[in-house]
Amino acid sequence: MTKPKVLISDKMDPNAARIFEERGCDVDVITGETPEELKARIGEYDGLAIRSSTTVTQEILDAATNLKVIGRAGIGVDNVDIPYASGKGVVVMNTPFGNSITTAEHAIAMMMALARQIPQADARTQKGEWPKKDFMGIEVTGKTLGLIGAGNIGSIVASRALGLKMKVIAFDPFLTEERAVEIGVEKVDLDTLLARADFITLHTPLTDETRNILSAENLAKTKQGVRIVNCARGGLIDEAALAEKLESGHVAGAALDVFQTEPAKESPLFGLPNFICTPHLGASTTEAQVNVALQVAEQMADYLVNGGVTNALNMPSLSAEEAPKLRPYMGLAENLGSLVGQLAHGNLTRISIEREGAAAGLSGKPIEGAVLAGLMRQYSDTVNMVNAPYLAKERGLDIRSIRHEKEGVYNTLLRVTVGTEDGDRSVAGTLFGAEAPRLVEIFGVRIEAELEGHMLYIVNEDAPGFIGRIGSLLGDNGINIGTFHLGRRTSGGEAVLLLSVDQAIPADVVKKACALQGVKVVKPLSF
Ligand SMILES: NC(=O)C1=CN([C@@H]2O[C@H](COP(=O)(O)OP(=O)(O)OC[C@H]3O[C@@H](n4cnc5c(N)ncnc54)[C@H](O)[C@@H]3O)[C@@H](O)[C@H]2O)C=CC1
Ligand SMILES: O=C(O)CCC(=O)C(=O)O
Repeated sequence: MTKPKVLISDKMDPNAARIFEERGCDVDVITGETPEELKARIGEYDGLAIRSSTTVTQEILDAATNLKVIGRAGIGVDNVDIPYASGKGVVVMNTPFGNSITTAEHAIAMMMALARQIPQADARTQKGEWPKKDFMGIEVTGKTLGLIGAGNIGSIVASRALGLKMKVIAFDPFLTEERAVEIGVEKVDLDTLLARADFITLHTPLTDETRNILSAENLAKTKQGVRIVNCARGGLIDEAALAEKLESGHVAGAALDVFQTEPAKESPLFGLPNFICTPHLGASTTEAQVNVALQVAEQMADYLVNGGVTNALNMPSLSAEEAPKLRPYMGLAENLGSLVGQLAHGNLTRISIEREGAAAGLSGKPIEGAVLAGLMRQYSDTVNMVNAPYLAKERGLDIRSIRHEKEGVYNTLLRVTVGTEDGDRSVAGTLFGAEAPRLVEIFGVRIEAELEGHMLYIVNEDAPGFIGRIGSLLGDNGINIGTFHLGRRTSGGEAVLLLSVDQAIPADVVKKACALQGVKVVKPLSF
């Protein structure tokens, strides 16, 4: 058998290459190439091991004709087009915990450096100025730290900050009261955090919900004299707005490890006296780099040599026998989880996953994993079908799997119900034939739709003329409708419209749809 061939395309601890070789792979380490060079080379490899410098685009994936697995030695996978990789059958893995302590420590180091202006004082002292009068710092003891995102890294930051005798508050829609108590933080909403925090640190993935979470509007809601640290992802803060707030003195200091565009060669923040930064060094310690290098090489070699799957973001762990029967249900389950995750807002406290008819005869765990992965992918890019149930339980979500062997209207059905602050919300789907998944119910309304690509969910008053109005709005904005699905609670009552469209719907079009007569809810969805 020919040996699988792996390319390590980013700077990685040498242990990775050693492990690949020991586990029966050929390995090349070629770093710093341009996208064109990588595109020309990638066709010969079965595995690609990366950190954050390589961006795996559709173009690279199209050229990667032999590629079977991409391994990210780290957490964030926003540099990999995962949906496209999934379409190409390429497994994407990450190492969800190997660098979390290190990154949390970097955030704490940045916070302390801000409090005492250490980089600025160091630079001037080394110039021979001895500027003792210019640097009056603040204590962190007794100050309030506001965490935006309290997952792995956020909760480690919390524990370190509590050790520094800070009061810690956190905004995270997936943080339960119980988990908040467990990690010693007070759960608050975003506006409360902005108003109360003396320091804000960010620890979320970059998603549609978190992009620009510190926008100009939200920065204006922060406390006078706040200090801000971002060691998560660049797009979380509006950098121009932050620069204005630093110049006006409203924000007393900011420390960034990550930038909207990396490598950051210029920025409105550069040169401001109360700004400090590092070049995406959050994960750069010997310990973390050994951890992630060993882990990624072990996981990738295991997959390439033995077919074992660990920490995959786009593939469930399945036995060879069950796999063909379960596969169509997995896609349906993940989409139903994703649908409730995208539509049911607020704090989710419980979820039930019901299998009815033929589905009751299948193993519940992979289906549960797929539903939870779909649900939690809205909140975390480290989630996969293996770790989703664990993460959900850790965050206090009450999970129930229920089997009903008796068939209902459909000979096979999956139903997902979440408990929210506004009551239970339920969606259900079936398989047409053996393979074709369909949504058949959404929040009590019967509807029949394929969940695929970009979609638009609308709840409106059931009255004549609405379909024409929404059709014209999308048409006028150059948005092509693929499929159109209607359902309603009662004639003249509430109607649901689910459209598939050929592109993501821009925010201004969503706003105009909200303003149409009779509209109650508009939500763009993606699957
Ligand atoms: N600077 C660096 O070198 C590194 C940066 N990172 C970044 O740190 C991020 C966090 O990592 P982990 O804590 O391990 O991930 P995690 O998945 O354990 O935690 C992320 C948390 O963000 C929360 N969240 C999601 N959407 C939110 C929203 N709209 N508002 C508030 N909270 C929200 C989630 O519920 C979750 O608790 C990663 O996604 C990665 O982008 C990670 C490692 C190194
Ligand atoms: O590999 C690195 O240096 C960056 C790590 C990172 O950003 C991540 O793990 O999300």
